[in-house]
Amino acid sequence: MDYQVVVLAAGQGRRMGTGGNKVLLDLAGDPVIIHTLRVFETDPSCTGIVLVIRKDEREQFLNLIEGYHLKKVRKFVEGGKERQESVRYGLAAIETDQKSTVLIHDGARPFVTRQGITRVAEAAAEYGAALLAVPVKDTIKEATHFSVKRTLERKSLWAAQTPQAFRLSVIRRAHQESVETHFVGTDDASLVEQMGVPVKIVEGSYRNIKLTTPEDLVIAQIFLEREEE
Ligand SMILES: Nc1ccn([C@@H]2O[C@H](COP(=O)(O)OP(=O)(O)OP(=O)(O)O)[C@@H](O)[C@H]2O)c(=O)n1
Ligand SMILES: C[C@](O)(CO)[C@H](O)COP(=O)(O)O
Repeated sequence: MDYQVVVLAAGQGRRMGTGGNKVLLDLAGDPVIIHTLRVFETDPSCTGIVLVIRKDEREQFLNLIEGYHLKKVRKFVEGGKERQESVRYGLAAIETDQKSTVLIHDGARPFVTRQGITRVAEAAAEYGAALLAVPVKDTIKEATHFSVKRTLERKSLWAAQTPQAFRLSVIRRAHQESVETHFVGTDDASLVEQMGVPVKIVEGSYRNIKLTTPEDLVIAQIFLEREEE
């Protein structure tokens, strides 16, 4: 199942607390974003990568992509203030037909696997919309002002990951409608859900973590050390 992918790398990395873009941090000798891009670069089903970056980091990313000889990074697109905007700008740069499959992936998730990518791409081709997710391990509470309002039934809860995969026409319409309705979601599947379009869950891996806070970098280092053993 061929696909194109929008890889998101235009964040500020505030929760990481290093004062810069966390996808440019070194991880076992290579920047986080290179670990992520390599998975798509080496996947024969990936026909092109749109990389969404910050304007002030364009030179840095251009040099990185050239230096690591990543040939599938076809376009560099300037991101927006929010993740959702960055996705919309990335989607606008996709030039395949409306029936094609497009994946949207956080550049801060370097441990995505080809198996997960293939499965979520196939699910999107069949159903129109799909995402990788893992069953929640903790009990989740809903609270306001630190007072518990309710405990959510854990057996029906999934932690959403990326890639999230869509028929291009579906996700483009979802983003267009979110602009018209001013709906802001924390992932792309939620925009499609807003349209009442069913979204399929594909069970992913707990290793597909999003590097968000400093602890995640420690975990990432351990993952890579174990791969070398
Ligand atoms: N305006 C934005 C915000 C986020 N992202 C990207 O979306 C992914 C997930 O976002 P997140 O983990 O929130 O990254 P940051 O926004 O950088 O982190 P923070 O919220 O801590 O600043 C990251 O790869 C990030 O680079 C993006 O392309 N454009
Ligand atoms: C898209 C996502 O990775 C799914 O879990 C997550 O919602 C991104 O959240 P962030 O705050 O933009 O990192």
